[in-house]
Amino acid sequence: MVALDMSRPVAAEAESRPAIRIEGVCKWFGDLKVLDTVDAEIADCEFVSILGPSGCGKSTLLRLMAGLVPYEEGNITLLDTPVESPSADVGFVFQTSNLLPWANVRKNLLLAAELDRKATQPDEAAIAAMVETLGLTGFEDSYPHELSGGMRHRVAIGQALIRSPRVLLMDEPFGALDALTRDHLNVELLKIWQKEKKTVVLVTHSIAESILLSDRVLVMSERPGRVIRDIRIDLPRPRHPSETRKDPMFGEYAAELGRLMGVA
Ligand SMILES: Nc1ncnc2c1ncn2[C@@H]1O[C@H](COP(=O)(O)OP(=O)(O)OP(=O)(O)O)[C@@H](O)[C@H]1O
Repeated sequence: MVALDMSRPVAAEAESRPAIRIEGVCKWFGDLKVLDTVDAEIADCEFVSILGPSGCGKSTLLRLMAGLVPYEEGNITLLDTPVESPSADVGFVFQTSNLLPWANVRKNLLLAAELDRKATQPDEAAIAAMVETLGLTGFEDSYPHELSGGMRHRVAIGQALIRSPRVLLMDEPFGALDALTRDHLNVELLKIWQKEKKTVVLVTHSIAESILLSDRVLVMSERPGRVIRDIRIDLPRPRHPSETRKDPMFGEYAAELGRLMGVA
């Protein structure tokens, strides 16, 4: 039996300056209270997943961090600046990839960059480098309907990364994919994270995915959502699905998270 340090308090002090600080955030949609006094800190370059029951407010919390949705109470700061509107420092990856069907991979990446008028626009070399990072070399001229589901998701991640955001917020980006493709994209995502040194916050329903990818997993309660546990994942890196799942600690984390989620 491996002894896990599960006693970490919520919003424990991060090792370095937090990239994102969430303090006492409450959110209502009309009369529906969705978030209740959410506290969390996410350090620079940390990979944090958010797990919680369906409808507990995970996506809402992510949208709040991105400045896409206003909140009524509390404070969210991103790189020490209060979040009031969308910022060029944040890239957002949605549940479904919204690629432009009439544009090839290169053009989809370019157009995503152009949405941010303040940023330096990428040249051909920068686009080629991003295509390589995404593992899509040879598919620059392909249109979305010519790509697999996993490839489309990779382009969507590239659209978020091309503007060089400091923080990448991902809302269940791989939920609709089969298990093998998901494993593959998890590995690609870890490579990108290690290469690009971003802060990543991932909303997921998958306990295994959260353990495989994260430095920490924040577990939310039923709606109105609060962060009820903050679990540090002390598995060695680099991680790979088939190897990391064999680690006895992986099973320990999965059991603890399953218990918290009411599925074990
Ligand atoms: N724009 C909105 N207007 C009104 N209610 C909303 C809006 N967005 C979300 N909600 C409600 O807020 C609650 C939380 O939704 P949210 O999508 O954040 O949950 P979630 O934890 O991400 O859910 P799931 O895991 O099922 O994706 C739900 O009850 C949802 O109906």
